[in-house]
Parts: sequence; C-alpha cells; structure tokens
Amino acid sequence: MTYFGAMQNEIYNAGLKGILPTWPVDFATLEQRAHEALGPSLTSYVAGGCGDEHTQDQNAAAFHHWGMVPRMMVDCSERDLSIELFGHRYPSPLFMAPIGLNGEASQDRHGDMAAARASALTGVPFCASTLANDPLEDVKAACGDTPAWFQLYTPRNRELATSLIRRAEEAGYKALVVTLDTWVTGWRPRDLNASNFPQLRGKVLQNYFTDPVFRSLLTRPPEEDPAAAIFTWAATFGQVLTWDDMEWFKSVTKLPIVLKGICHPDDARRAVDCGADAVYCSNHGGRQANGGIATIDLLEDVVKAAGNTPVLFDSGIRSGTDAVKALALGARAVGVGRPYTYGLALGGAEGAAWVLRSILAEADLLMAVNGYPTLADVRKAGARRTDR
Ligand SMILES: Cc1cc2nc3c(=O)[nH]c(=O)nc-3n(C[C@H](O)[C@H](O)[C@H](O)COP(=O)(O)O)c2cc1C
Ligand SMILES: O=C(O)C(=O)c1ccccc1
Repeated sequence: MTYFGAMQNEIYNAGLKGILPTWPVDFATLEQRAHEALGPSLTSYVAGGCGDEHTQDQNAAAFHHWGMVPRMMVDCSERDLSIELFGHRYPSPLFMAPIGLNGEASQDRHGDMAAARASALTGVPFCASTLANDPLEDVKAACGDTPAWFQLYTPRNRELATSLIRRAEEAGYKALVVTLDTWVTGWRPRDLNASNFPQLRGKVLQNYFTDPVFRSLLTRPPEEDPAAAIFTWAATFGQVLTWDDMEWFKSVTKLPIVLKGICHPDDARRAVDCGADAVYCSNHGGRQANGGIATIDLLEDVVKAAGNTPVLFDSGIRSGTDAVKALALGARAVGVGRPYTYGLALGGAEGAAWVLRSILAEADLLMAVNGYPTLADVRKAGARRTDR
C-alpha cells in the first residue's frame, strides 16, 4: 500500500532544514502562480469557460454544500486508496483528465510528455487527449509502468477515426475514452474577445499531422503547408455522435469504451445498455455549456443509473477533500483537470506530480482522521447535502 499522507511529514522535515516547498499545495495559490507562468493567451484558454462561467464556477463551489461525518474508534492507521478498473489495480482513485492544451502548458511545449512522466512518477493514470504536441505513441511510452488511456475526439472521417484507434491500441493504451460533449466548441467569451483558439494556429495537432490517413487527405505535407493541414483538421474535427454509433465503436475496438460527458441518468442507462464499459460524468469543466448544474450535484443519480458499471467523474476537483466527496457519492475514479495542467506550467512533470501528490495526501489524511480506512468505508459513509 502507498501512504500518500507521508508527503506532509516530508514537507515539515524539509522545513526543519530551512527548505520550503517549491510549489504550493493549495489550488488558489497554484492557479495564481500558474497564470503568471502561462501568460494571458494560454491562461484565457485554460482558465476560461462557457458564457459568464457560472456553471464552471458552480462545479467547484457546489462541493461546499456536501459534507461528510467523521467516525471514531476505527483503526485507520493503514489506508487503502487503491481501485480496480478495466482489470487493472491502480494505487489511487485519481486519474489525469484529458487536457488538449497540456502540450502548450509546460515551458518546453512538450507538456503531454511531461504529463505522461508525472503519471509514471505517481501511478496516477493519464488520459491522453487527441489534441497533443507529441504523438500518442511517444506519450504512451513516457507513462512508464502506469497504464494509460486514450481520449478520442472522433473525426468525421471514419478512416481517420479508425486509424487513431488502431494507433492507440498498438501503442498499448488500456481504454478508449470517447468525448461526447465537444464536437463543436461552446461560447467562450474570454477566448472570443481575444480571438484565441490555439488549434487554428496549428497548436496541439501532432496526432493528426503524424497520422498516415490524415496525411493522405493533404496534397502537401503539414511541414510544407501548415495552413492547409490546419484547414483540413478543422473540416474533419467534430463528428456528432448518436447512440447508433456505439455499435461502430464496439465493432472497431476491443478496448474498454468510456463515454465522457454523461450527466443525465437516462443517458447513463443508455450508455450501459449500449455496452459502455464505464460512464464518465463530466460537463467538460463548464467549458462547453453554460447554464448547467454542477456535476457533483448530478453524480449520485448517474451512479444509481449506471448500476454495476463504474462511473468516472470530473469537473471542479480542486483538492483531496473534493476527491473524497466524489468517491463518497459513488465515483469509482476521480479526474483531476486544470490543477495538474497548472502544475505542468509551473514545474513540468515534477510540478504536475506535486499537484497530484498534494491532492492524494489530503485525501489520505482526510480518510485517516474521518475514520475511513478504505474507499468502501468512504462510500458507506457517503456525503450529505447541507443546504436543504
Ligand atoms: C484547457 C483544457 C483543455 C481540455 N481538453 C480536453 C480534451 O482535449 N478532451 C477532453 O475530453 N476534455 C478536455 N477538457 C476537459 C477535461 O477533460 C475535464 O473534463 C475538465 O477539465 C474538468 O474540469 P476542471 O478542470 O475544472 O476540474 C479540457 C479542459 C481544459 C481546461
Ligand atoms: O478546449 C477544450 O476544452 C477542448 O476540449 C477542445 C478540443 C478541440 C477543439 C476545441 C476544444
């Protein structure tokens, strides 16, 4: 078992020698420092959301109206935070959500590689986005012994979609995460005001530019005519998916299929009926639709509807406490999004690993003091709404 809470002793012991942490352990300070490191354009893209960002803000704020009740006289000297997913045991219930701007976020512009190395360092699986500055094969190799998942933005061109899936299989990814909520981008005022859309400037498109099917669609290679390649990318990017498409996904791959963006219990039931191996409850961090409900408030109903099928969760996780609340409400695994990307901005792989370790340390210590030695105990204890 891994004792994530040991990070606390490491920090205090280093302090005795006069060494303070390089990076902050709380989200507010992390975010502020990361925005300075990223500069205005990347900050706008990463921190920004849809409309007036009410849904995005609510994703994080809504955790505050869920509370947990501690139990006493329980031996919590050892905690087990491990989970089983897709036939593999992971040391912790966290994963790194797909962020199609990781590549640009780290100072060397190879942030996908850095995120992969953070995964190797922590054992927290990385869900690599289709949108990346390095090809998915290299990213997978950098994950070391930690299994990785591949997030697919399904291109309109089925041959290209098949090619990306085959490449993910051959590279050794262990799950295919199909994102349902972003075939078109939502209304993002921060980026619109600055006409800031990195993909149209050729950023994070390496999985396309290295793909033989994509290249066959071009008259000249992307290295010679990037503008035409970007235009082709934009034309093929977003396929609207319907439930009928699940048959196609099931026929084309044996990888476990995770459907990302499920918020309604009826959609969760439908996903399970169509053969999804996991339901991923997420509203894309409030970047796609404004006017929605915080995902943490939807989680319980999605979990109930999914039955025995595991539910993954993200949107608004900022701390170990948030993660434990999501687990208490039934998530099998919890996705960290913006926080680890901010870690990449400040310190590459080590910075992202620091953020993940901080979240795990807080979660572990919370379980220790709350009398929840295992995730089954967390689930049994549950969380209560405190505002009604
Ligand atoms: C800058 C940025 C880029 C993202 N890119 C992707 C992506 O490529 N694929 C995807 O499925 N989700 C993407 N997401 C959504 C995340 O996977 C996740 O759902 C979201 O970040 C959760 O919200 P939070 O970071 O506020 O907790 C992106 C999010 C951000 C902030
Ligand atoms: O920015 C995003 O959240 C995202 O996932 C995305 C991906 C491709 C095109 C537009 C947005």
